[in-house]
Amino acid sequence: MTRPADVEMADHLGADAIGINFYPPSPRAVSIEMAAELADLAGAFCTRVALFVNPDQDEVRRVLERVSIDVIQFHGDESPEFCQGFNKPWIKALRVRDSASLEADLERYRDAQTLLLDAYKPGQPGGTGETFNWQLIPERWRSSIVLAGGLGPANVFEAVSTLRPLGVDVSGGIEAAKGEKSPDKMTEFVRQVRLADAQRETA
Ligand SMILES: O=C(O)c1ccccc1N[C@@H]1O[C@H](COP(=O)(O)O)[C@@H](O)[C@H]1O
Repeated sequence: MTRPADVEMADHLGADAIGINFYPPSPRAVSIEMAAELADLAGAFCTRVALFVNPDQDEVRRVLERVSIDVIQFHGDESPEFCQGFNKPWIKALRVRDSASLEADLERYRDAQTLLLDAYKPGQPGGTGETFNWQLIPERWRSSIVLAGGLGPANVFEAVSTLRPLGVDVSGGIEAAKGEKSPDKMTEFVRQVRLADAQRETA
């Protein structure tokens, strides 16, 4: 999220979480002042996630001092020990290349509160807008991961119906322009997730 109106919309739609991006090269990165404003707008039941890519410790601490953050999402090559060092719940994003490296990463980061699986694209740590082969996700992990990577209103129903993940994370797929969410796409995304969930409950 980069704009107050987008946070209000996400909250209104019942999103479980909003992401605030602290990776400067991203078109979605925000200043610390804007981050504080966005975090304060999220409702009581909306988790505020701070996204970093290979930050140094001071950078993370500066953000945590000034912005109301509930969970940290590490989207780079941070070690489990580094992720553990902030006295906050953390999500580790794993970029899926193949079964062997995914299995190794799932084991390596098993102390994360949540693991998020995203597409692998060389040179781009995330926000690629690309999907990956969901069949690579081991069955036993499917219900406990957050699925990301190229999700949008057109494929999230299939993703939720097929994998039954703990959650889904979307960035580019609900944008009108880089960094600006589309209210219509957000609404349709949430509707599709709810449809898939309703189907699960009646199955
Ligand atoms: O969104 C970004 O610009 C970004 C930059 C660097 C790391 C992660 C980033 N976003 C996260 O990437 C995934 C997938 O995004 P998309 O839906 O494929 O656009 C998601 O977790 C974003 O929060």
